[in-house]
Amino acid sequence: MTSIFVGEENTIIGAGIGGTATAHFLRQHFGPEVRIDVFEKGTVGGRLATVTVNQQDYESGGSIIHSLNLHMQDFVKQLGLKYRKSVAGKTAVFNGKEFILEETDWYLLDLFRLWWRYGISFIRLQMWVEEIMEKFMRIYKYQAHGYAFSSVEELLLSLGGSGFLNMTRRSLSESLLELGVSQRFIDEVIAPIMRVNYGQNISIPAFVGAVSLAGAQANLWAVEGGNKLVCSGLLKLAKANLIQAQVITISLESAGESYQYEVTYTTQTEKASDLYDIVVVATPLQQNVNSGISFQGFEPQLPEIAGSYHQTVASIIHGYLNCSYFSFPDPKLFPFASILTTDTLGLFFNSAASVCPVNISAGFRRKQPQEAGVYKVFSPKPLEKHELKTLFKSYYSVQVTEWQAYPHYGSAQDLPPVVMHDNLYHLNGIEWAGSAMEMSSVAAKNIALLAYHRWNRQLEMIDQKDLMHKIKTEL
Ligand SMILES: Cc1cc2nc3c(=O)[nH]c(=O)nc-3n(C[C@H](O)[C@H](O)[C@H](O)COP(=O)(O)OP(=O)(O)OC[C@H]3O[C@@H](n4cnc5c(N)ncnc54)[C@H](O)[C@@H]3O)c2cc1C
Ligand SMILES: CC(C)=CCC/C(C)=C/CC/C(C)=C/CSC[C@H](N)C(=O)O
Repeated sequence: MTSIFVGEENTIIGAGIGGTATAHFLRQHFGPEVRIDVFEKGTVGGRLATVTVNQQDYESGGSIIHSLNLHMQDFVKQLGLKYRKSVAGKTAVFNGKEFILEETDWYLLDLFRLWWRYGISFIRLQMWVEEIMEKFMRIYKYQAHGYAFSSVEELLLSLGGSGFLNMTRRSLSESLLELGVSQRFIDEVIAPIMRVNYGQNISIPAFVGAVSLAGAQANLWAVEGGNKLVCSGLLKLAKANLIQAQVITISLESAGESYQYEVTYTTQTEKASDLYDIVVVATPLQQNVNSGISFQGFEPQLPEIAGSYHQTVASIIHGYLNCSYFSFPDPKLFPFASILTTDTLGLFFNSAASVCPVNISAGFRRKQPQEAGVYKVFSPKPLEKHELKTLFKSYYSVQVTEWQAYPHYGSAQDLPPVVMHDNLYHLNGIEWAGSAMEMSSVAAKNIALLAYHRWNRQLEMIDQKDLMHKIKTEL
């Protein structure tokens, strides 16, 4: 059979996990003949990146993956990469003066302490997250059956009904209080988790709150060698052309009844442009992220994308932790690998954790605080010298990455559109429901399916209702 797609040209702007996964899924759906160009102005991987300390690499951006993140799991398998399990380490919560919660070596003792301090809040929370994860997992079935959604709202509705959609509109604290979780538990456990994962507080929407809580469960992993290997691997697997250039304009070029998108870009040496049938923008378009892309020739003009991204600074520090600051004068007795913090006025860091390199050899062990180790500190602003001196007795190196990390979440925000124009799509709207590697991967698969069905006028595969039932009755 002759492919009807010969001559069709797709382009993706951004080679993070979202863009490279889109290239992979477009190739799966549109077949071997189409041309797929991926533009990247920085480095492949985007917010998946590493920094080198003492000849070892450490994740400075997206680092952990949930065991039920099936797209990420599938990429790793297809690319022949290896899993790297998190190395266990104890966590404590610091309120600026003292530790208010300390993990011990004894699981039963920890359970008892939780129950003593917070009643059954932690069981309620566990059940809530499990239920949300179970519903979220429906996406894999829908996508395996080829169904696509024209908006993030439609996708969420199909997974968890209006309950899911409402979770993007009301705050986490409100939802948890309604569930019967105590205010004390919210302040002392939930808030620290939101601070380490999204650098924000408990007024973030409940849906992203649940994603963040899933990211605090025990069953987490990463990619041996660095998570960004998935991005370079997917580009190769997709046989996509990587163009190292910054896209500056996307304009609509009409020719009679039909039209294409003209993408203009600058490389280090030249300015050039190319025409495409389908364009996927796989980078945030909010003003403070500075993609540098302008849209021209659209009538009416494309609406401005609202909102802004939240700055999180990741400092990778090689040095000696100042255990005295945490009231442990003898570092040999300091048992914690991760320090989370409560939402306390004036506290200058969100979290500090001893980190493992992306290549863990068989005999790897975490450094004890009396030895020089590598730590990751998340903070809202770059750490001042006196702040570094507070957290570390001394240090050899500090590497700072200032991320426009994830959406700055408010609770009454509309989710940005997926379809910007007939064959022009935007991937990163999904981050406003929740920002994680798997969320970008789910959005990538959805856009590949959506683009395919819209191109082929298979509208019955888009925004179908009652999919659980439909799938059960499909052969
Ligand atoms: C510090 C930090 C920690 C995180 N931790 C986790 C975690 O543990 N687990 C998890 O699941 N998620 C985590 N995340 C979130 C996760 O990293 C992101 O959700 C995900 O990587 C987003 O991928 P993306 O491809 O959608 O966007 P990006 O990775 O931002 O990719 C967009 C790409 O587009 C390129 N680009 C932009 N404009 C242009 C242009 N005009 N022309 C050409 N190229 C352009 C950019 O250079 C970039 O490479 C973390 C994020 C940060 C910042
Ligand atoms: C998408 C679903 C259902 C689950 C994803 C859960 C997950 C892995 C969430 C992580 C979210 C996130 C932005 C974490 C940032 S910090 C990560 C880590 N603590 C670090 O120190 O780097």
